[in-house]
Amino acid sequence: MTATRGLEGVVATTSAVSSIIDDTLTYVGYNIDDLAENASFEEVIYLLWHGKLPTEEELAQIKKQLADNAGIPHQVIEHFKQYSISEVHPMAAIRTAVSMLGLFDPEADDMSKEANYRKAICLQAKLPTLVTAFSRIRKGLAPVDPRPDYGIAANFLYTLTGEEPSHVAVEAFNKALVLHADHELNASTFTARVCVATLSDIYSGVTAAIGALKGPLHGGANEAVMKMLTEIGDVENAEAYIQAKLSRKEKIMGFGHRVYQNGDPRAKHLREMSQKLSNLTGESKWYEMSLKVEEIVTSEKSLLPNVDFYSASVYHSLGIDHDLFTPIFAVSRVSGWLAHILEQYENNRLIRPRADYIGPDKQRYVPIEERS
Ligand SMILES: CC(=O)SCCNC(=O)CCNC(=O)[C@H](O)C(C)(C)COP(=O)(O)OP(=O)(O)OC[C@H]1O[C@@H](n2cnc3c(N)ncnc32)[C@H](O)[C@@H]1OP(=O)(O)O
Ligand SMILES: O=C([O-])CC(=O)C(=O)O
Repeated sequence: MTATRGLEGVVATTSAVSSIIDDTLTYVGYNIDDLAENASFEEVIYLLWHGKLPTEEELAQIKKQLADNAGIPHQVIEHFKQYSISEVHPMAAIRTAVSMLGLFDPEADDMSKEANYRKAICLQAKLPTLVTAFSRIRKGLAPVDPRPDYGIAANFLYTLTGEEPSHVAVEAFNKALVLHADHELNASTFTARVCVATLSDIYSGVTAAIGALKGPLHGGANEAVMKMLTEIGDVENAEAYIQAKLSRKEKIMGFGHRVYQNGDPRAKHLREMSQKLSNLTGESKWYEMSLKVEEIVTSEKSLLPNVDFYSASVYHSLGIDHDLFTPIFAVSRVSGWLAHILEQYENNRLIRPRADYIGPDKQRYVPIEERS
C-alpha cells in the first residue's frame, strides 16, 4: 500500500452539490460567477440543499423557516457570559456553542429525513446569531435579536452592530456568503462527511467541520491575511516584508490552492469588492497593499490568491473585527456542510481509508522494570 500525501488527487466520493472542473466552480451546475452577481445567500442555501433554484414561494418559505429559527437558547448566551471570552478565539467558542445546540435539541439523534432537515434549518439559522452574540457579549454589550424582515446578510451586520446596515454593505456581505458557500471536498466538508458517515448526528458533523475550518491552512487563512496586512502597514513596506518571508521559506497566507491550477475563480469577485469598499471607506491602503502583495507573490512564486486573500480586506472595510473573519466563513460554509451531510446520509457508507504503516515491526513486549 502506498499513501498519497494529503490525499492529493484522490477521488473519495461522488457528490451532486458542487464541482471544480478546469478551474470552474459550479454549485449544482450553476457557475459561481452567475450566482455571485445574481443570487441571494438564501437562494444558494436552497439550491445546495434541494438541487434546484427555489421558486418565489419556496424562497419565501425557507426565508421564513430561517428567520423563525434564528434565536439561540438562553443557556448558550449564559455560557458565553460564564468565562473570559475576550481571551477565547471566536472559532473555539462557536465550535463549542454548536456542540451545545445539540444538547438542547430533543431531536438531536433523530435520524429521520424530516428531523435532519429541520436541524439543518436550525443550524444555518442560528450560526450567524451565535457569532454576533459572542462578539457583542465579549464587548460587554447585550445581544441584538435578529429582525424577521431581514435576510441572513443584513441580519448578520445588524445583530453585530445594532445599527441598520447600508445597502452597499448588505450587498457585499451577501456576495461574500454566496462565494464561500460550498467548495466540493475541501478539508472541513470532508471532515463533516467522515463524521456523519459513522451515522453520528448533524451537530457532531458541523462541530467537527468547524474545527477543521479553523486551521490557518484552510478557513483560518483569512484572519492570517489581515494579520499580515496589518504588519505590512503600508504599501511601500510590502516588497521587503514579502521577500523576507519568502527567504525564510514561510508561506504567504491567502495564496496557493490544492485544486486550482490557474487561480481561484472567487478571488476576482473579492478583489473587485475590496477595491469598491476600500474606496468607499476612504481607506484604500488595504486594497493597494493587497494588490502589491499579489503582484510580488505571483511574480516570485507563481502563486495566485485564493478565496481567503481579498476577503480579508473586504471584511476589514466592512468594519468587522479580524478574529470574526473565519467565523463568517463558517456562517456561509455551514450551508455546504449541511448539503454534504444530507447527501451523505442519503447514500451512506462508512468512510475508512487505510494507512501505510511505517513504524517499527516485530517488537517484543518488555516488562516495565526491565525497560531502560
Ligand atoms: C478556503 C481555503 O482553504 S483556501 C486555502 C487557504 N490557505 C492558505 O491560504 C494558506 C497558504 N497556502 C497554503 O498553505 C497552500 O497553498 C495550501 C494549503 C492552500 C495548499 O496546499 P498543498 O496543495 O498541500 O501545497 P503545499 O503546501 O504542499 O505546497 C506546495 C509547494 O508550494 C509552496 N507553497 C504553497 N502555498 C504557498 C504559499 N501560500 N506561500 C508560499 N509557498 C507556498 C509550498 O511551500 C511547497 O513548496 P515546496 O514544494 O518547495 O516545499
Ligand atoms: O477547497 C479547498 O481545499 C479549500 C477552499 O478553497 C474552500 O474550502 O473554499
